[in-house]
Amino acid sequence: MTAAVQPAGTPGIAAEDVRVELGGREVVRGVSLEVHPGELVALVGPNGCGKSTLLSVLSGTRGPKSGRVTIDGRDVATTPLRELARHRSVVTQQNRVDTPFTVAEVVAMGRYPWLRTPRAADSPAVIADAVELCELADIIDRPFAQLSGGQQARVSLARALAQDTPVMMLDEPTAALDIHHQEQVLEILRIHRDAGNAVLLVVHDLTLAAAYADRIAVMKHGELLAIGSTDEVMTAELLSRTYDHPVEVIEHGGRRVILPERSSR
Ligand SMILES: Nc1ncnc2c1ncn2[C@@H]1O[C@H](COP(=O)(O)OP(=O)(O)OP(=O)(O)O)[C@@H](O)[C@H]1O
Repeated sequence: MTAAVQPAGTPGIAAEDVRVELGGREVVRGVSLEVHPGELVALVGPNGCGKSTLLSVLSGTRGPKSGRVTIDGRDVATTPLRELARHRSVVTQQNRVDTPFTVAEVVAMGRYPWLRTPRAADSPAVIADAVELCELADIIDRPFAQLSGGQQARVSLARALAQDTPVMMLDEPTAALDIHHQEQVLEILRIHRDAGNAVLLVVHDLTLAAAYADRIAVMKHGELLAIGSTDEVMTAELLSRTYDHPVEVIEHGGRRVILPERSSR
């Protein structure tokens, strides 16, 4: 087995024993994890296991019942929101709701945390890079609300890239995307990772996670069951136990492909 490399230094994201209670029920139960600069971590697990809730706490959107979260060394509980927004960007499913703005305006919103700072001067170049990476030139003047779900997802990613933060968190950024755009988004995240940023994404497609993530965190019933490299975590035994469904893991062209077992009818 190959152990995932653990870079030294201040983690991009660090969670210590995070617990979250919703509706009188503990839905995140003592999760500790770190995502380091230059690392892409995929968070996987069954529906309702607490992935989005955990992400909302890591991003500072929601406070935990107990535990501590730091972003780039800053405690999210005490860091003002605008400063936090200079250290982490977030792509949630809610980024895709109706807004009266055009694509260009939505992408430019990523620059708000940098207004009236020296880095405001970088905005045109940073926005241009994000638009090019996400292939938005053809739709740049269209109203955001009139785009398809897949197009909106790419615009939301471009907005987060324009924010130009060392930490990025994404909740199912590939959910509405076709195969080409799924690969495109993961390729963009890989480039972002290679530039030294910490990336955490929630994803349901286990084969996609295995192909792109440096490490994979597996949640079930609010707990972190495992965190490690693809070799360590993407095993038939662990995944079958996690999803309460028999899963087959096969090697294909040097990659790991995860398939649910099906009855042959
Ligand atoms: N506002 C809320 N009040 C009470 N319970 C909630 C609330 N929001 C979420 N939950 C519950 O918390 C648990 C975790 O939900 P969460 O959305 O974090 O799961 P998830 O792993 O992201 O699921 P999915 O893969 O379906 O998106 C679920 O049981 C859900 O029903």
